[in-house]
Amino acid sequence: MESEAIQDELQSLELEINDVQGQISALIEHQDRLYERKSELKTLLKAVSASVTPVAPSCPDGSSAVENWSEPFEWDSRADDIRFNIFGISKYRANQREIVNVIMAGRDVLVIMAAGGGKSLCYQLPAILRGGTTLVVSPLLSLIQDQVMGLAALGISAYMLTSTSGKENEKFVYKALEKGEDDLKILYVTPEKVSKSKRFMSKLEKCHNAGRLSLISIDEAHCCSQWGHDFRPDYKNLSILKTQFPKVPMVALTATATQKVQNDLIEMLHIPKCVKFVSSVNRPNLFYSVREKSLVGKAVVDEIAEFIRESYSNNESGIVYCFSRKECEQIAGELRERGISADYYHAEMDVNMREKVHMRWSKNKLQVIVGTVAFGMGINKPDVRFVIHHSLSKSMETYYQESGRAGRDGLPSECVLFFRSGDVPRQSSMVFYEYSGLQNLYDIVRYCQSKTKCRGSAFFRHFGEPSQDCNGMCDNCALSSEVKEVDVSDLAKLVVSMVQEMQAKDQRVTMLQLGDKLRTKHKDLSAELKREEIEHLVIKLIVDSVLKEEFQHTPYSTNAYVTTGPLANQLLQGRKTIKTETSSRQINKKSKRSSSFSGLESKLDELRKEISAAHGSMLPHTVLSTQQIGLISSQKPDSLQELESIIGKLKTDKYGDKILEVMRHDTVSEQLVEDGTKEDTCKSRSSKRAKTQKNVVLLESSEEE
Ligand SMILES: Nc1ncnc2c1ncn2[C@@H]1O[C@H](COP(=O)(O)OP(=O)(O)OP(=O)(O)O)[C@@H](O)[C@H]1O
Ligand SMILES: [Mg+2]
Repeated sequence: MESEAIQDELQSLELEINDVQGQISALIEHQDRLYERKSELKTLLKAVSASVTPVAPSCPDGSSAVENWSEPFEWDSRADDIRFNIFGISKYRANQREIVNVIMAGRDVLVIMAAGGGKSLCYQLPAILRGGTTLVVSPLLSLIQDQVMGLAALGISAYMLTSTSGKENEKFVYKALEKGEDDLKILYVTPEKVSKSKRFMSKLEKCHNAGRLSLISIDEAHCCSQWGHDFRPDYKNLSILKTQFPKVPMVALTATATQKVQNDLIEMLHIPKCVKFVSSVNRPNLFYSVREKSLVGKAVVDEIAEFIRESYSNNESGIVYCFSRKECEQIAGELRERGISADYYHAEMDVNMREKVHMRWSKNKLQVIVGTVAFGMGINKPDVRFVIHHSLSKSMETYYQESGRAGRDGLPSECVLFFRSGDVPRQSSMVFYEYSGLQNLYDIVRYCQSKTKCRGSAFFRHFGEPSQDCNGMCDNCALSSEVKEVDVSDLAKLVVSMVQEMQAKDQRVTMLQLGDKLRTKHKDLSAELKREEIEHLVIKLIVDSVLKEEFQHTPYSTNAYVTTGPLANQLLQGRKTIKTETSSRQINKKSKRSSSFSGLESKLDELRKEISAAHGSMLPHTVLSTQQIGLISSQKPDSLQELESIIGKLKTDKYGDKILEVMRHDTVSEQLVEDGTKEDTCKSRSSKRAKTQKNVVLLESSEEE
């Protein structure tokens, strides 16, 4: 054999080996994903069969008992009284009553409940019911402040020990813990207090020894696990609480926890025998949609401003999430130029400034916060009506959390994501070094690119839950449109060949350059294909492993380049087809998915703002929740007694007179309007009559003539 022929064969073998290796790694990746899904499904199956067959745990005397936490308990009527007359909550939501019962029975509990599901009530109610002091560990100062303020407004003796609480406060709390003389129902601390302050732990021990430590609650418990998204090293040391106080019931609560995080939590907190309550991740009041994001920045802001003006003209609160600090500032400014009351929030701002913006928004004096992901865990506002993502999140999990800040009060709210393929490389160059970072990003890209799959089912799948119908609460299910699948394999081959050619010449290419080169080389295409269509295809090829992203650091940034992926040859050899979806969907810009205030509701909203302003630190929703406003205005109570049956005793005692005054005023003005209308109608009738008579007269006179 001649050397040239040998070289040729060698080269083609080399290529074939590369191809096979590519396929092997793609298959291995696929296999990993299948294994992961298999383990999720197995866990799911266990959970499903466990919920069908009641667990029979061992009792201390060795007998076994079926746990039914929904049955009547001796504390039921006292619990109902506190729920309604102190918290003003007319009925329990799913799992709340059962969780209260488990805690009252002295057992440990792990609660996984979606954002806004009502986790706080699950430990605050037993805290009052059990007597003694409840310790709550919470990760953020702002969360703690909100909770303490809210409880104080309900007349519950709640305190906090944090780096900012003053000496006097600390003295009071320590004395209350040690001597039990003063009333201290709920004490909030940050995890640092538990892990770093020996003084605090010794006082807590005294409280416990005197039999006054009644419950320990770990809020945002996912922070304990390094697999949880907000991992906090100090949370790791919380295991000391169960070791020191083994008989005190512990409740750990979080909004989202995968199976891995759940197991980790149980182990880290030393609560192996805990009763677990896992609620669905479903948020039935949230409407999810994805909109195509224009290449022109101003057009995107126009669309956002129009959306807010059209659907939320009553100053309803919202959040716009942006990718970068600079973008936040710019978009907040541009929204203001368009008449929207907006301000920005990001990590590089001065703490006081940030706090001020947050406070204005919490008090409904600012409609929209334009924030980076730094505007996160501390948000406790229940009446956020819309969350808009100006760029995509880095994973389904973060998107679920960020968008989930909408509608925590259970009322209809909207989550809109503006997607364009050009945003993907910006995110990928930030997440590529994280564990499964790219895989997680590509999952949310698939979510955005799909024009047919239910958005809700994407969340169920991600969190390993059986699928449920979203009841028309996403664009793909609700908005009728004609979606066509188009085979774009030929165009994809052109793209991949071009990448291959450049690679052969040792040239790197970004997605943007690739689009430009393709349009220059194939002039015939450039007339037909827009830049965003090519970008859409390139991203699809990346997500499908036909192309691949590679990263290179410069002193100022990390650049994402496009190279061939493991399935490139399959496509080039015609063993793989690529299809994209096109849709003729028209966004119904005027569609309104959340209710807005009626006349009376607006007046009650004004009233709660006035009371909140007069009390300084109290937030409007603590005075009256939006739900309570809705109930009052639909049931129109006209006595304190009737009002009490709607919002409970405490709020009626505090604000009842003012509420009834607003109601009376409203009835009077309604009456006036009605009378006015009647009068108008009469007037117009009589003037019509006069006109008619005039005509008649004229006619008559003409007849007479
Ligand atoms: N049973 C109920 N009926 C009506 N409203 C309720 C009920 N339980 C709680 N809420 C209200 O729902 C809102 C959210 O409750 P909460 O703050 O406890 O949610 P969460 O589960 O802790 O959410 P997150 O994960 O975001 O912290 C609050 O305004 C609360 O008053
Ligand atoms: Mg909470």
